[in-house]
Amino acid sequence: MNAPENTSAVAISGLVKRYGSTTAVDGLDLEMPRGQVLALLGPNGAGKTTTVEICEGFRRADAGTVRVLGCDPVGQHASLRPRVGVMPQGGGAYPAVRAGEMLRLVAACAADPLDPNWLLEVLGLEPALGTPYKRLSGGQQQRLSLACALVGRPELVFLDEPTAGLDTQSRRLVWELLGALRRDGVSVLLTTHLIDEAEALADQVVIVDHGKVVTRGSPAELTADANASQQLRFRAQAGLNVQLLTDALPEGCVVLEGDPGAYVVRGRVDPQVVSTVTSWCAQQGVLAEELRVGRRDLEEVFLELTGRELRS
Ligand SMILES: Nc1ncnc2c1ncn2[C@@H]1O[C@H](COP(=O)(O)OP(=O)(O)OP(=O)(O)O)[C@@H](O)[C@H]1O
Repeated sequence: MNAPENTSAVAISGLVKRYGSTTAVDGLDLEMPRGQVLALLGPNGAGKTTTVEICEGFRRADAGTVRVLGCDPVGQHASLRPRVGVMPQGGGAYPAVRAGEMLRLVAACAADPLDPNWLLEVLGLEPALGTPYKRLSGGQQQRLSLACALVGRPELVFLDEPTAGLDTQSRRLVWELLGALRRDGVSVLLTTHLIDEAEALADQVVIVDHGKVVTRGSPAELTADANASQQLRFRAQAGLNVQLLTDALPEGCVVLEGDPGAYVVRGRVDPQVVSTVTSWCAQQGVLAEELRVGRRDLEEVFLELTGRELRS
């Protein structure tokens, strides 16, 4: 029996999953309204895939409740299957099946499928129609897997790192397709450790680390900062004395060196701050390059909250 239409696309409460002594998901709560794109953003090992696999009904939770379109993903798996599209990490298919055949096969199982030819065209897979799965490039396999997840016209799609390993052009194709899905009201839960992907696609970003939600909000909400809505970034020789530079700046400004030679000034950045930074660097005989004043990005939000880099 289907749950009422007004239920959330995904509702997770107190989710816990352990693998032996490893707690992969540690009391995670999440609410995803229908028609939204939600990105689970976190570094490797944060618990994203485990969370998604539990939502897909492929794994059982140790504790907590999960509802997908109002249904229990394990107990009501059969009724959810036609309503939910799944793109697992790494994909997979019978090695000899041809790309076009595979998509048509999956489409034939759906009551009201999308046109497979349209999907193949949109995802740039037409040249690979007759190619056996095992001979497709990694990027083609990835896009075919996405096409298979979408061809049944699902209400909700789970995409585990949908653009991992794709080149820039293919990534753009996937982003455009996901944008079209959103406009059509399809709910999308995706995992990623790519900041720009979360920023470009998601209505709501949930940052996870060590199996817990660290923070959540729209990309704009997460990157807004009541005290300092702007930051100054610049590059210069590595190892500058950031404490000395901080001392030269107005109170409330602090200078950090992230990657060697990549500096960020946090605080209220005004023209005086920019001028002080460049002249202080000049006094050290150092050229400050690539100066950029802008909002902080999600990577910095993550770094602030966890002390860790997102990319690993
Ligand atoms: N089948 C398994 N058996 C044992 N440990 C596992 C298993 N699957 C995941 N883990 C561990 O659980 C933790 C969370 O893994 P998970 O794959 O859910 O994270 P993730 O955020 O999806 O990472 P990635 O971005 O690398 O896919 C990690 O420490 C991982 O090593």
